[in-house]
Order: sequence, then structure tokens, then C-alpha cells
Amino acid sequence: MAQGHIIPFLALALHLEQRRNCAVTLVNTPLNIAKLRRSIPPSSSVRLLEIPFRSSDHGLPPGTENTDSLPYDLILKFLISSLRLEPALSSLVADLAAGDAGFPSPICIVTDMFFSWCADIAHRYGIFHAVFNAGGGYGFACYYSLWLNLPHRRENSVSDGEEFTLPDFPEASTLHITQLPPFLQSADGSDPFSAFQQIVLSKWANADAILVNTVEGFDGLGLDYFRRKLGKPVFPIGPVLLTNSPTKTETGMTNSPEICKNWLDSKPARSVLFVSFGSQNTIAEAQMKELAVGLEASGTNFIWVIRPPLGFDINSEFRDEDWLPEGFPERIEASGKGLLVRRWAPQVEILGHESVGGFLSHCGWNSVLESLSCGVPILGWPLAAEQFYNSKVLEEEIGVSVEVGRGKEIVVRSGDLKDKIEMVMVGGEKGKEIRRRANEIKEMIKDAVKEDGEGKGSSVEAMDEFLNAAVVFRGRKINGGKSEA
Ligand SMILES: O=c1ccn([C@@H]2O[C@H](COP(=O)(O)OP(=O)(O)O[C@H]3O[C@H](CO)[C@@H](O)[C@H](O)[C@H]3O)[C@@H](O)[C@H]2O)c(=O)[nH]1
Repeated sequence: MAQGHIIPFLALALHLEQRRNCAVTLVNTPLNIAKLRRSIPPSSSVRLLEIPFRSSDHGLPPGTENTDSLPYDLILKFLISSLRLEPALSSLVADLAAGDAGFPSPICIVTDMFFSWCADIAHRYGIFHAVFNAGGGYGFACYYSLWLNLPHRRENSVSDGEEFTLPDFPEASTLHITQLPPFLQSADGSDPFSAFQQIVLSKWANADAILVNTVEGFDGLGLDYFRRKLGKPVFPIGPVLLTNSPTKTETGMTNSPEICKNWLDSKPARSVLFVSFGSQNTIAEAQMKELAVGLEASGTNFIWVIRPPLGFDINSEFRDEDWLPEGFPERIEASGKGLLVRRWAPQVEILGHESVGGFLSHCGWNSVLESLSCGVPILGWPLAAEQFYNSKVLEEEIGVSVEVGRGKEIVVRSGDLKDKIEMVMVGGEKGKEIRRRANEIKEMIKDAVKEDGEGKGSSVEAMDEFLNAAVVFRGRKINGGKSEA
């Protein structure tokens, strides 16, 4: 129930339908199904099914079915409400398994990482179950290990300024306490956040397979962690991406795709920095001001997707005069240096435009994959969830990024931002190496998804193995365990 998860699920559904000839049903709550309906190409026969959900029954504002419109402080309540979908999902799978919905009984159920408990439902009907993790291998291995090895703040152990290693993932090298969001820093295993994470993460072990939206070649460390930890097949099938960004007219995108395209068309190749913090995160007002000053001082061209800062309702009116330095919107418009987009931009199209040469990103994994698929290097400003570990692996292991900020609390200085923007966009040796490496990863991604006379890429092979495992599982159930076929 989040754009960062729904988008890769839609991409996976379309891939399975168009490339693998599978009949696919996407299940979600009514408002998310309405969004999906607008994003599915008319030629697709992916079927959409609703499960009922009334947010007010869970103490959430009316119409809250997606983190993109969720007040920032209600995330835990929202996550817990997802557990209450069990009876509705159970009865829906019972109908599907009986063939009541006019479709053949499903061979496989793929659920989001937060719905891993659906393995129990699938197995009740002899159906193969896979968790599809829309995040990366390394980032989610750290996230998984951190939540299942609590607490992290102990007397005489980890404290401010200290680094530590993960007991079951030492090869991840050291993490710093500032790479843990505040609620994870204070989690002790018995608080409601820990209780929720322990339910959903420990149940990954009940799945028959784990699908990860990544590429083995540059993200193998975390995949090996899950293989070792869960003893289950882990299939890196990515990147599974949409070719066009979903539109989001209901939240009032002010700059249409055509305006963005025309603006980008007027800029030299690789000269534009794209700035966006994803579908559900934002920065503080003071940080917005520092970022604006840093962007202006760097002299680079930029497109910046602005969301209301921390403390403001995501749906509130825009207040440029409070959130941005005085005269900033007018100056950048007059100079032609910047384009401000409110709430939602056509990100895939922007990153694919030849004028874009860098992406200042919160390091949500979809954004990372979309950027690297186009060979665009990253300036990381992780804000929540596993984004801190994505940023770390992108900089330290993969070599395509430099971190410019960390979290919502630590103040980022405009001077430092300016220096790092210059370094990635135009700078000397280090910037050159980051740009070279981003192009190398782009080629690695192309190889992973290729299927031609010369053979299959690693992600195509992984998808083959996953689909084969689901079919074999089905064959065994039908033949009472006697046959593999
Ligand atoms: O203006 C916008 C903003 C976002 N997007 C799209 O929305 C998705 C955003 O996904 P992502 O970059 O992964 O960020 P989040 O929305 O923050 O994703 C959540 O889900 C990811 C996958 O599990 C995690 O990596 C993140 O930490 C988590 O916050 C991407 O496909 C973007 O192209 C747009 O099209 N336009």
C-alpha cells in the first residue's frame, strides 16, 4: 500500500503477462486499484481485484490507503492496519482456488514484503508462495538483520558516534548509529514497531521463494545473506521497471510531462540534476532552504520535485515564501536554471532524458534502479527505511554515488551540497570515476535482462528458475507428491 511497492508490482505483473504469457491478477484496496486502473496500458489483460479496506476503522484519516497521502506520523498505525486484511485475503484466495472467480486456480501467489504472512494462506490451498522484495539485496539484508537483532542501543554498547557490525551479516562491514531511523534506534523488541517487523520479517522464512528486484552482478552480498539466513531460493529478477511513470492527477501535479520534456530539451546533454525524495518522504523546512541555496550556488541546471516539508500535511497548499529562500522561485525561473515540480514528476521519463547527468535521491530502491538503468550517478540523501544501507552500498561497494545528507534530523550545509553537486556533475577525478562506474552498471543491467542468440542474462535465468519452481510445486501437489512434472 505504497507507490514504491505498487509500481514494481505493476511492472512485475506486466512483465509476467507480456514476456512470460502468464495470466496475472493484481490485488489491492479500492483506491489503489483505481490508481492501478489508470496506469495499466489498454492492451493489457492484467486483472484487478479489490479487497475492502476502510481506513477510518483503523484510526486513520478517511481515504488513507497509500503512504503517498499518509500523514508522516501515522506510519505505524498504517502498517498495523495491513495485518487486519488477513480475513479478506484469506476468503479471496479461497474463491480463487475454487475457480469461483471465473479464472483457473492460481499457480503462485506473490506478495509484498509486508504481506509475507500470506504464505500460510497460499499453502492452505497448495499454492506456491513468493515474497517479492521491491528493495535491493544489500539494503534489505541490513534492514532484516537490524530488526531481528534488537536492541541496538545498549548501555556501554552502541551509542552516538559509534560504529557496529551486524552479528549475522558481518560482511556488510560497519554501520553507524546515525544510519538507523530514530524508531529503530530506540526499538527494544517489545515495542509495537518491533512487534510488527518481527511478524512480517520472520514470516519470510515460510515463503517458497524470495524474489528481489536487483541484479546479482552488483548486489550479491545481500542475496547471499538471505540464502544463508532463510535456506530458501532467492531469485534476483531485476530490474523490473515501468517504461512510463504513473500519472498522479489526483494530487495535482503542476508540471505536466510535456513541460518537463520541453524544459529538458532546451538543456545540454548531462547538464541537469534531478532532485526527488520519492513517493512518501520529505525533508525539513530548514533543509529545503539549505538545498535551495546549494543548488543555486552550484550553478547547475536542476529539476526539483517539492513535497511539503516535515510537519506539514502532504496535501497542504504550497507555501514557497515560507519553505524556500526569498525570491528563489522567481530567480531560477528568470535564469532558466531550475524547474520546480509540485508533489509528483514523470521520473522515469526525466531520468531517461539525455540532459540529465545526476540524481539527488533519497535512495529508494526503485529510484536507484531507474537511475542506474540510464547510467545516471547518484547523490544520496537517505531519509528512512533501508535507504541508509542503499546509500552506503552505492557509495562504498558499487561506486556510483556520494552521500550528501543522512536522515531528517542531521543538518545538511549548502556549501557541502554545492561542492558535492559540482563533483558528481562536472568534477575531476572522483566525479569522473563515479560517472564512469554508473555507465558500467548501466551495461551490467542491460546484460542481466538480455535474451538473444548469445544467451540469457542473469535476471532472465532467475525468472526462468522461479517460474519453473512454481510449476514443479504445483505438479507435486496435483500428483500427491509423486511427480515433479
Ligand atoms: O515524483 C515522483 C516520485 C516518485 N515517482 C516514482 O515512485 C517510485 C518511488 O519509489 P522509490 O524510489 O523506491 O521510493 P519510495 O517511494 O520511498 O519507496 C519505498 O519502497 C522502496 C522499495 O521497497 C524502498 O526502497 C524505499 O525505502 C521505500 O520508502 C519510483 O518508481 C519513482 O519513479 C514518480 O514517478 N514521480
